[in-house]
Amino acid sequence: MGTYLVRGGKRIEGEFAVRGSKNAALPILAACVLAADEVVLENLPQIRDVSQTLEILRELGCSVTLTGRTAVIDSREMQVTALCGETVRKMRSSILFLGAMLGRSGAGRIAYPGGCAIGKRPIDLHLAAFRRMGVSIAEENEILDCRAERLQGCRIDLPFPSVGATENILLLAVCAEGVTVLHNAAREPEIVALVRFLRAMGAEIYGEGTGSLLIEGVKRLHGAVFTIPADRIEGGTFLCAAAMTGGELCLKGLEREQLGAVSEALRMTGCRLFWEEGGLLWMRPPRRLLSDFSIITGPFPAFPTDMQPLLMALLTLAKGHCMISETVFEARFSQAEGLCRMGADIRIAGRRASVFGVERLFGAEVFAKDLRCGAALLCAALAAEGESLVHGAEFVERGYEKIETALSLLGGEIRLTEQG
Ligand SMILES: CC(=O)N[C@H]1[C@@H](OP(=O)(O)OP(=O)(O)OC[C@H]2O[C@@H](n3ccc(=O)[nH]c3=O)[C@H](O)[C@@H]2O)O[C@H](CO)[C@@H](O)[C@@H]1O
Ligand SMILES: C=C(OP(=O)(O)O)C(=O)O
Repeated sequence: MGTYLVRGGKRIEGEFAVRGSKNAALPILAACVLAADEVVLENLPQIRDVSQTLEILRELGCSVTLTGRTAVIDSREMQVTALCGETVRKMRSSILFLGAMLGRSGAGRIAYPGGCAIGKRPIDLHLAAFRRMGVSIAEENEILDCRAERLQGCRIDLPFPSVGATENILLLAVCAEGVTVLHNAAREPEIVALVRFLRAMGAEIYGEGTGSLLIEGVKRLHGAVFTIPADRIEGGTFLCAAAMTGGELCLKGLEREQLGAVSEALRMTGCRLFWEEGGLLWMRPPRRLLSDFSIITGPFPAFPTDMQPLLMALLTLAKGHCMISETVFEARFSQAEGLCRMGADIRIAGRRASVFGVERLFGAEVFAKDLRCGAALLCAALAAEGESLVHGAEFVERGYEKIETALSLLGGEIRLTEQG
């Protein structure tokens, strides 16, 4: 088990070029299965979830050549339409290969997806939409066996704007006969990225970034060259680390709209944010962070659930009280235990957490239980007095590229060890 050794008290400051987005890269990699020629993806983040997704593509028989951050993916020789091994069970986004396999060949067998333990995370919305589009689904021993004689475009109303269901529907609808109209679609920037990629491959899609998507099925999708956009959650994580340690940070690569609710929350804590031409964001924290507001997570453009653990870490040091309501996942406060071990005052009642700011945190031995929990504990450890051990680096590595190196370059004292 990998463990981060952190000596707190150093400012995180300087310039940071945000890497490619995990949640944009993963659906785009699944979509490569639909291309009739080679796809070139640039700016892929070097993270565990991307390596595992490339592994899935290889399992399917695609040719994958990775050089640094650029992957060349050729699915012309792909024959397999079954994914029942361990790799798919490790990641939530593996379920997107079901839509991709069905879109490509009208058949797909897949094990239930895994991913961070932050709630039940069913896939009922994905499957209900597939059925409406003509897919028959059988299930045995936790394996889904799906088939479609004919994929038919239709009207779909999602009861909740699920990111994954919207992506899966897109992957199927671009290959279906006729028009699909999706209401209450997710509006996240990662959906916009997927739509832009599919369009670069020849798909006909309208309305990305709004709650209604119109998709006209096409006969063939060709290859494309595409650059993965910057990761708004990685950017937000580094802003929190800097704000908590009193450092000024300049982020490169994000767009203002991607960070909307996160910038607002940081402003409420007293941080000053300035955008410059060319996607530069400057952040200057106050002497003492402030609280006394409430945050409710929700689908974009509301405050992103993936940033909630990070904001909670930041608020432990803010003067005042903040109520955080987590409306997206049922069990996403796992970071609170470790933060409290460091001296934070957090009280949880169901899906609400009250954070009462303290003057300082103290180094402690803590455990990352999931990806963002791990990142939140690292931020707290960087701001704490003394030394911390943060166990569970493998969770953090799912979604952050060499975070210890990036934070060290910005002034943090942090290294990764193998001690358990
Ligand atoms: C790889 C990826 O992009 N992951 C992101 C994606 O996850 P993911 O696509 O899993 O998130 P969803 O938007 O689908 O899930 C949101 C909520 O809807 C529920 N739900 C979802 C589908 C379904 O069929 N039935 C159902 O009940 C989930 O249990 C959850 O409570 O969006 C989440 C919400 O922004 C982010 O936290 C994840 O980082
Ligand atoms: C929950 C997350 O990821 P996943 O959906 O891949 O588990 C996340 O990125 O915070």
